[in-house]
Formats: sequence, structure tokens, C-alpha cells
Amino acid sequence: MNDKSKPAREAGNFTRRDLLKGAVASALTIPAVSSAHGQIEAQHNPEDRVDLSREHAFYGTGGQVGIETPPQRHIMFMAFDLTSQNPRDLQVLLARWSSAIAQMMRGETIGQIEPARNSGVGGDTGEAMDLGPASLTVTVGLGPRIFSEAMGLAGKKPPLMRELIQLPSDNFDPELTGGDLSIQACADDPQVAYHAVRNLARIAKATGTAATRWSVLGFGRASAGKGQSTPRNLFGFKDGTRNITEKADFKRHVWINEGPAWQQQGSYQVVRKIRMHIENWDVDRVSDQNNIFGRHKLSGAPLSGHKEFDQPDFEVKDQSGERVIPATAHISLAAHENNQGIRILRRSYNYTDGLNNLGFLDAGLLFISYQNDPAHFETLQAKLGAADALNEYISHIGSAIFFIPPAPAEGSYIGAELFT
Ligand SMILES: C=CC1=C(C)c2cc3[nH]c(cc4nc(cc5[nH]c(cc1n2)c(C)c5CCC(=O)O)C(CCC(=O)O)=C4C)c(C)c3C=C
Ligand SMILES: [Fe+2]
Repeated sequence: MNDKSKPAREAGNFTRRDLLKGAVASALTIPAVSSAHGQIEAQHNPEDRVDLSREHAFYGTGGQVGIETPPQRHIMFMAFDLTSQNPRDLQVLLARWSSAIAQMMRGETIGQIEPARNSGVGGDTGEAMDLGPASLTVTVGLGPRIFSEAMGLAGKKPPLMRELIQLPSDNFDPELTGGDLSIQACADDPQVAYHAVRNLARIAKATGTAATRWSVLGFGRASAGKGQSTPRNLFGFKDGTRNITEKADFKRHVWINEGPAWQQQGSYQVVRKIRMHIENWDVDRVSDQNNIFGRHKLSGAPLSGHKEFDQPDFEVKDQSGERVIPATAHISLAAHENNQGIRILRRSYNYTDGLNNLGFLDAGLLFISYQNDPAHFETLQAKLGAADALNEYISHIGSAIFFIPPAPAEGSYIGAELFT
């Protein structure tokens, strides 16, 4: 991981950034509560603190940032289409994106905001000025069509890279699918994430290499990373309790461990835009909601246990011989114990698009997973799509897959080895 935390400023010398930091940190002091359905632990883990002066390093030797990095509060995801079939244009774009990303992750501007010349156009759009690095990470992905004969890059295709198979749940809006390049910008300030994507889109357009395809702005991380309390999704349930957090598990399930050296420490990114039918959910009995996930809403404890991190027991039955965690519960179908040990990293965010044309809340989950084999996502989603009790309340409306090359070494750029 490429994390590095900048030390906070000396006492007595406060900047706007320090004040922001203090305000957010004190707002995060949430008392412990307890309930009949399991104990709720205090939400006070080290990685829950927002420190807008914190920065992550873009260059490194392992995987790209934004994967193992504990999820920040906000995301802007964007997929792009190539508008040039010339591999040199792609090479230049990846090099220009890489140096711009490194600067923005340090909280710097990528050009003049107000050029001296009267006729000058700004090199940076300016809206992130003075907001700090805000833990910005930008993760760049390459879509299946990058590795085509037309691009002259078919020989560089990572062995498992391909389009996702069709799955039972697919109900896509064609405008929310696919893409040749992906940008996942995450930050603790939404304007910092937005600024990063906006300026990278500007570079893509200015070089005539790529055009915007689809995008999602998300909030309220719906996955926990190491050292973070488990957040809640828009159905009000803790999401990410049994996510991957340990280095050994990243190595085993997330990072690619085979193939040419430059593919190792890469990963496959699956993105699904999943609409959640909020109004229907909100009139459902909570006991039914608990059975749908297989967990208690308040505590996050499995229905077979008492505390959030109790291991679910999928075999235990109640007095009438029924499984305590129903076989159609989301966790019964997705758990690694019931899927030949398959595990994926979930790094999802809630999203809202306001209201739909019927006046219903248009919102859901921007589901993002990382795994070292796209088939791992497909195996889980094939089961979920066929039998998950949650399906009554969700629709998969968008989908894409990208190969995530490893982090570039200092002085290099993302995907440089594609062009050697
Ligand atoms: C194919 C992968 C998955 C999709 C798509 C998915 C959608 C989805 N999930 C929730 C909410 C929860 N998911 C939870 C657990 C969980 N989900 C998946 C996979 C997908 N989810 C896995 C692998 C797991 C872990 C299962 C386990 O090992 O027990 C939970 C429970 C808490 C947790 O462990 O995270 C919730 C809640 C929603 C709302 C959703 C689509 C909108
Ligand atoms: Fe899930």
C-alpha cells in the first residue's frame, strides 16, 4: 500500500484546514449504545477520523492506491471511451494523467488557475484550491477493448481480461455500461474528488484521446477498510462487516500473482450501478429485512449470533427446524464458506440521482469490487442473481470491468509496460 500520512501542524498555529479537521473529528465522537439484538460498539476507530491534510502517495511498488486504502467518504467514478485508435495517443494520455494525478493527490493544482496572459485558458479549473489533499486517491483502469488488435495491444492482454458474462440479474441501461478507461477518484471532500475527475476528463478531451461515457457521484462509503467502523448502506444495514482487510487476504484474493512482472499486483475492477427501490424497502417489516440480509439491522450481528463480528452459522436451526439464517439470505449466498472459499474486496459507495420521473427516490449502491479473477465476481453474482431475497428490492442497471495495472514507479506512469 502506498499510504503516507503527513503529520498535523504544530499546536497554536491553526490553518483553515486544521479547523476543518477539528470540526469533523469532534462530530465523529459517537457514543456506544446497546440493544436487545446485540451490542453496538463505539464508532471510534482510528481510520474513521477525517483529516483533510492527509495525503496518499501515487507512485509505489505494489498495487495502485484506492484499493487497499481505507475507503474515503466520497467517490466520483467515470468511464471513458477512446476516441483515437492510435496506441501512442493512449500512451501520452496515461502519462499525462499520471503526472496530473500525482500532483492532485498532493493537494497541488495542475496548472495556472488565472494565467497572466489575457487570452490564457486556465490549466487547472481551480475549485479544489485550498481544500487540501483530503486523502484523494485516483485509480485508473483499462477496459477490455484496450487490448484489441485494432489498438495493436492484443498481445498485452492480461490472461483473465474479458467482458463479464451475462448474469441473471442484468437489467442494464446501455448508457451505464462498459468503457475503455475508468477513473475512480475517492476523497474525504467531494469537491476534491470531483475536481480530479473533471480535470482528467479535460486532459482526455484536449488530447483528443478519450471522451466521457458514464459517471456516478457517490457518498457515505458503504464498505469498511482496515481500522474503520462499518458504515451503513441506504437500506440502513451495516455493509462491509466481512470485507477483506488483512494483507494476506489482499495477496490471496485481490492482487494478481501471476503473469508478466508488470501485471503482478494488478487487479480486476468490477463496477455495478445497483438501483435500490427505497420506498418499497421502507414499508417492509424489519424482521423481513433482517431475513433478507441474514443480519440484524441495528447491530449488524448475524441472525445466528449476538455481535457484529460473530461468525455466521449457516447450519443452525430454530425450534421449528427452519434455518436461522435463511438459505436465500444475501450472506448465505455470498459467504466464502458457501462458495469454495471465494472472496472479493468490496469498495462500494451509496449514490443518489435525485428523483425518477415518477417522483420516487432514485438511489442505490455503486458497487465496486476488486478480485484477481473476474470469474470470482461472476460466481457470486450468478448465485445472488438467481436466488437472493434482496432481488425484490434492487436492479442492476450499470456494469463494467477494467484491468487495474499496478502502481507506477516514481518517474514512470500507469500502464507504461504496455508500450514497450
Ligand atoms: C456479487 C457480489 C455482491 C453484490 C453485487 C452485492 C450487492 C449488495 N450487497 C448489499 C449489502 C450487503 N452485502 C453484505 C455482504 C456481502 N455481499 C457480498 C457480495 C455482493 N453484494 C459479499 C461477498 C458479502 C459478504 C458475505 C459474508 O461473507 O458474510 C452485507 C452484510 C454485511 C457484510 O458482511 O458486508 C450487506 C448489508 C447491497 C445493499 C447490495 C446491492 C444493492
Ligand atoms: Fe452484498
